[in-house]
Amino acid sequence: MTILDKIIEQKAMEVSLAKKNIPIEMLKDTLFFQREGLSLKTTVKERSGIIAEFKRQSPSKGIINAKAQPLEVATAYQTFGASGISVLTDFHFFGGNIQDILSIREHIHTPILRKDFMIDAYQFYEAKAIGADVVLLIAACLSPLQVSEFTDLAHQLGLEVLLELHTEEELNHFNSEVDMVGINNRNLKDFKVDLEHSVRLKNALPAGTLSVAESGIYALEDFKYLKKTRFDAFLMGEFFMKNENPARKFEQFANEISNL
Ligand SMILES: O=C(O)c1ccccc1NCC(=O)[C@H](O)[C@H](O)COP(=O)(O)O
Repeated sequence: MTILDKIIEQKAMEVSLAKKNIPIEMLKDTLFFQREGLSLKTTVKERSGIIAEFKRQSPSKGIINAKAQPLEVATAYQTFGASGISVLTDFHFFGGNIQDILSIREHIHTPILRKDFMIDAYQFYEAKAIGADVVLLIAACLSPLQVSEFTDLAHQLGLEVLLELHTEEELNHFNSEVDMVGINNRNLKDFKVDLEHSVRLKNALPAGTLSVAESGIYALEDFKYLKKTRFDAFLMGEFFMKNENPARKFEQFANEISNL
């Protein structure tokens, strides 16, 4: 069983419990009061292109930063030009929580990506109800039909969709309705990270697709290299979060790239 299989098994249990605690009809009743979604598609073009992540721990690295506070970090990400703020809401493997989004949403006017393992329609209503603007669909956990159906549902709810691919075979999960395609440099089965991976697969995407290089961007040189290969956006977590002060680290990095 791979780590991804374990994550999905755990997630299925959590979703079925969440449905009992807060029935979907109750979630739907709150949607009327939610703000209109913010567009990551727009902000990746207007700002740095960085989708900066709040990430406490991960299966590949263990604890990354147990002390950081979501609001302090998200505020710095926003102030210094992040195009989007990714928040891991998975508890079991990443130490996140939907509370992390609830605690920032009133203060943040930058698109918020709910980073989780989306396998059930219930999670899309939940994402909207907690104030997310974008959801991640991971091809490795879904069929092409599920990607298409979940994309429709997300759009009906005013959420944008970032589809994550890792292999060439997963290109059959692409459909022109998704808003952006992320290529994960990290193999979710064995955790190997290789930036060349995203560069190779990007060339196979249809022209005009908004592309996001994901994971393993650990240095200014990595960022410059991926920017040169014309990625529109860059999903970065550990590089900021492993610092004792992720807010300050992001500010420094934003200054460095502003001179490029
Ligand atoms: O990060 C992991 O170890 C991981 C393991 C299994 C599934 C997903 C995983 N990460 C989720 C992510 O997509 C990353 O947090 C994101 O791309 C940022 O990556 P990084 O900059 O390398 O922290």
